[in-house]
Amino acid sequence: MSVKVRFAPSPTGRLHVGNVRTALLNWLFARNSGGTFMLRMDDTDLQRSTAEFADGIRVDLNWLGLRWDEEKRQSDRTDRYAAAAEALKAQGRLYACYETEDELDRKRKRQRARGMPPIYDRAALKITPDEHATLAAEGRRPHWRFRLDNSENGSLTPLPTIVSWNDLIRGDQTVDVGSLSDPVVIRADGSFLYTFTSVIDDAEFGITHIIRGEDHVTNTGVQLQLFEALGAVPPAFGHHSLLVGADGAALSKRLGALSIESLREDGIEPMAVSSYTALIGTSDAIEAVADIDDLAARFAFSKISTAPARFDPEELKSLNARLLHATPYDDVAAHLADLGVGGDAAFWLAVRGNISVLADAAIWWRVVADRIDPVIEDRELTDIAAGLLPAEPWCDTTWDDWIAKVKAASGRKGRGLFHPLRMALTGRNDGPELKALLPLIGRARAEARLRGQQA
Ligand SMILES: Nc1ncnc2c1ncn2[C@@H]1O[C@H](COP(=O)(O)OP(=O)(O)OP(=O)(O)O)[C@@H](O)[C@H]1O
Repeated sequence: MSVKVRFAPSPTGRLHVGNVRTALLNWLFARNSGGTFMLRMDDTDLQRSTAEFADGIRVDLNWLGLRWDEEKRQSDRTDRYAAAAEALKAQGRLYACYETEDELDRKRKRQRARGMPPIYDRAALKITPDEHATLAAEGRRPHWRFRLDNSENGSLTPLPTIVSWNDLIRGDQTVDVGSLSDPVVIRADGSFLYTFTSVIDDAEFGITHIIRGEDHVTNTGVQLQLFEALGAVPPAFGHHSLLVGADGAALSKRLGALSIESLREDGIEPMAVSSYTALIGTSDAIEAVADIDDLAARFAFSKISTAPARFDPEELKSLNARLLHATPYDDVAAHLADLGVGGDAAFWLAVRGNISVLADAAIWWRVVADRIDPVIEDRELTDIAAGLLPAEPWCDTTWDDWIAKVKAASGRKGRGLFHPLRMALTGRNDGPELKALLPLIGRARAEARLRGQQA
């Protein structure tokens, strides 16, 4: 059976690094096993879902190079959910309830006061057909709960009932569905809830592996019972730990966590985001990987840790810099042109080790190709250096020959030699090797700068 996975975000905000970790683990696993990757927009929450956020999710996944083989939208599938609901109603697994939020709140408070767990008491199962008819005649609209299989011989009292599965990441897992309320799966306004729609989709789309955050572990206990009630074979499950922020709280769209959009605007490269989110929280070291297939080749469930992984923006920035330092010219040529950088491969090789984001290359392009204000710290030295500049064309030995002559003529050495030359030639305290910059600056401009002229 070939692998089919899905990434199922709710289009209620922009993707953050935590969401991307989930998307990527699914994508890498599919890639690694020759499987299919589905994008599923979980847009049943009509109040919070928007087409703009769905577009934003597609833009972010595309930017990361995570193409999907199929896309589905839950809002297109209400007929399927309604049909599944009818089948479960016929089996007595969905039942109508009429309590208001306030009533449910009061019930829970009473249970807590008596030292009991706040589990729904299934009072609605005691409503007689006549009472149902009266409620319907009054125009009361029910919400519907899924009756968990956790009691014996028709009794309404839940008993400890262990649902278990062998998690691809966490190993043997158990959820006691005897300690849970029967979940509401259809709201009074007729809209369907995630626990329910997700199972119907996973069953009908033939999802073979569900890889998602551990925020869904308890859901899995309930969902395994839903698969069974629907007569579907459940997929395998793998729950990874959540990415947490500096405060230790899980990143979430609701909390406006660091978005992929903002990282892109800050100049972080897609492969830096992918390397970071694929390798964080695994037994592999976090390193800059340039090719996504290389990340796919490294994927293994056994490497994914169960401990929460802390997102560190500084580590991502440093990974981004390391990625750029090793990037060949051909991979950035088009982007450099977009940034107005006219430099060729020699320029790129000269500056790439000194940039943190690609846009920094434009700073060095201005230094070699535009006017700057030179800073003269040691006029005697820079005048000597200007006078000794050899005629062009320059070759590989020009720099060493020139420096040897300047050193001998000026008596300067070390920092006393190089720092004033750097300040005059670039106007900056530090930067790429002067040896590589000088030929890019060219003789005329170098001489003018060494003489303190704006050039
Ligand atoms: N902090 C996180 N770390 C890793 N995965 C996460 C994190 N938060 C959510 N996910 C995963 O992202 C997927 C999409 O989830 P969802 O769209 O509900 O995101 P969310 O950030 O939790 O949003 P919301 O705050 O709107 O609930 C799920 O599989 C979920 O497990």
